[in-house]
Amino acid sequence: MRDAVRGVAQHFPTAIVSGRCRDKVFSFVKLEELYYAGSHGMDIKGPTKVSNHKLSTQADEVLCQPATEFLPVIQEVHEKLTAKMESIPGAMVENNKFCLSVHFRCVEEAEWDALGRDVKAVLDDYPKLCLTKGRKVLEVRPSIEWNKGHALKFLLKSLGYAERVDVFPIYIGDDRTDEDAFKVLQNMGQGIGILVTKFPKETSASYSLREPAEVYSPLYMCIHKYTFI
Ligand SMILES: O=P(O)(O)OC[C@H]1O[C@H](O[C@H]2O[C@H](CO)[C@@H](O)[C@H](O)[C@H]2O)[C@H](O)[C@@H](O)[C@@H]1O
Repeated sequence: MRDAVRGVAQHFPTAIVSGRCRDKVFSFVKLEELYYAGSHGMDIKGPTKVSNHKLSTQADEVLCQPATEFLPVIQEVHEKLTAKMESIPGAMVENNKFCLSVHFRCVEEAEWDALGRDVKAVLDDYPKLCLTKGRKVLEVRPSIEWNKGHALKFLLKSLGYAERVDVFPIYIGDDRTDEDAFKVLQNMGQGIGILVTKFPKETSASYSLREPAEVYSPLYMCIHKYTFI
């Protein structure tokens, strides 16, 4: 998959948008020529390697961090949640820098309600944070108007593509939070969203694929169409 993404990035500006923290995503992907939007798009940085599509920024310059003021409070809540979750076997708190994930995939189902109540009890003292639910995970985020859709819009604008009708953005994702980005493309009436899902789901994406391995096809189509036109 890395080679395919590298191939796409040689021809088109390419970004990874994730709920995880940016550093962790980079440690998985290890491609310096990409844009990375971690923390559900609240931490965006451009390529660190010379690429055809790099914006004219200083090396290592962060492009967008709309939730910087929340860093101390997220840190504080991370400590409180980590302490609270110690009594629940299998619970895990992941620090995603501008947001936190409380994973309960490995927690006994009988404990899920209690875990939810404990997380909510901690958040009662932090009205500027909100709680969302993902796949066996509760996510704590700053209550700001910013999600993966905003990150996508930010990237398109920064690249000078916002008003262009000859640009065709493609966004691929498998998470509920990717719907915000699919909606952006749907509202723009431009480009396509591709949802990766084993089961039929309501979605704002235009297409779906059943599993991550199928993502190779659209990526190679991008590379080869570009090469052979
Ligand atoms: O935005 P994404 O890159 O799609 O990330 C969404 C969440 O991914 C991770 O959680 C997912 O994988 C876990 C196993 O590694 C699994 O237990 C969980 O159910 C999945 O949602 C990540 O740990 C979360 O922080 C991300 O929000």
